[in-house]
Amino acid sequence: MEKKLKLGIPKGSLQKATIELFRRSGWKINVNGRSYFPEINDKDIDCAICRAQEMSRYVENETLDAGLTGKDWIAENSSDIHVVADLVYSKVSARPARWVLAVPYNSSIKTLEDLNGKKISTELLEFTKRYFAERKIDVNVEFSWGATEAKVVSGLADAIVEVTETESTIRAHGLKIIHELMQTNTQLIASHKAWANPEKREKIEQIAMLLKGALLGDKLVGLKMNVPEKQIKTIVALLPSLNAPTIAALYNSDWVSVETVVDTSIVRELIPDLLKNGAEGIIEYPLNKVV
Ligand SMILES: Nc1ncnc2c1ncn2[C@@H]1O[C@H](COP(=O)(O)OP(=O)(O)OP(=O)(O)O)[C@@H](O)[C@H]1O
Ligand SMILES: O=P(O)(O)OC[C@H]1O[C@H](OP(=O)(O)OP(=O)(O)O)[C@H](O)[C@@H]1O
Ligand SMILES: [Mg+2]
Repeated sequence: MEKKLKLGIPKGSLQKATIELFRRSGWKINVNGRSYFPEINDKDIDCAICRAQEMSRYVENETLDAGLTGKDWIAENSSDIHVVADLVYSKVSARPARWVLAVPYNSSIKTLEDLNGKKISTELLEFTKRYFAERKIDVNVEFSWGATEAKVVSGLADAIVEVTETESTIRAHGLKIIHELMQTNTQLIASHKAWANPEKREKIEQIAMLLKGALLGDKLVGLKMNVPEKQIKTIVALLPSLNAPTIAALYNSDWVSVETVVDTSIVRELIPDLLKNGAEGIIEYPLNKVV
């Protein structure tokens, strides 16, 4: 490539999961010491670590060509960027996170309308202001630098708008969720200029394809088994019909080998059913990528 792709890696909650996803996709990102410019084993990419909150602004103003950040912060900044791919992973899971409105368990606030004249504390200031203004609810939205759950416990605010993934922080503070404002997930974004540059776009598309492949590889497993020929119809009917399974003859035998890819979540129900219906020698194996 004539010019390297300037790629932003999010600092904070998404950093570890992002570097791990790149590793599984075939790129090693080496964060050494306090440097915000980690090494990457790709001569066409220059990496920079940048706060998730600020990423979309740096991509919009072309300081970075592309970057990974949450949909939430792109909305907060109202950034004019190109969304290349939704990559659904959070800090500890492969699920989206949610921005929710939470109040103390015994609060009299039950609906959004009950917030008229009340005070909300949040890090997602502009989005929250817009959200309530659109619904014509008159609230006082105050910026929080973090540890937001504590503010409603200590009476500094009547409610909070906060991000949650596992709900453990909300629960730990004796709060309850009364409304969900938005679901958010990580996105790969690019500046319009980088996206219009064929070389850069090709590199960004390569990154998107492999990151998506690695995420999908996490959700799926390979299954292989031997099946008596007379049972093959029953066994195939049990397999989810995402992809047609591969059926291969076994040498000198009236058994066949069946191979397929299935969702990890159904395996524990599926394997006993396959055994009951005559399958033998079932092996399950992980998949690095599914492209
Ligand atoms: N469990 C989670 N907790 C917080 N943010 C999460 C979580 N999972 C995913 N995210 C996403 O990570 C981004 C927030 O990361 P960011 O670095 O801006 O803040 P942070 O991790 O809260 O930083 P800090 O540790 O300084 O509070 C958002 O896009 C958010 O949606
Ligand atoms: O639903 P959970 O899985 O508990 O995760 C959500 C919590 O994690 C984040 O806090 P962070 O560690 O960023 O601290 P902060 O409040 O100081 O930003 C977020 O602000 C919530 O407090
Ligand atoms: Mg935080």
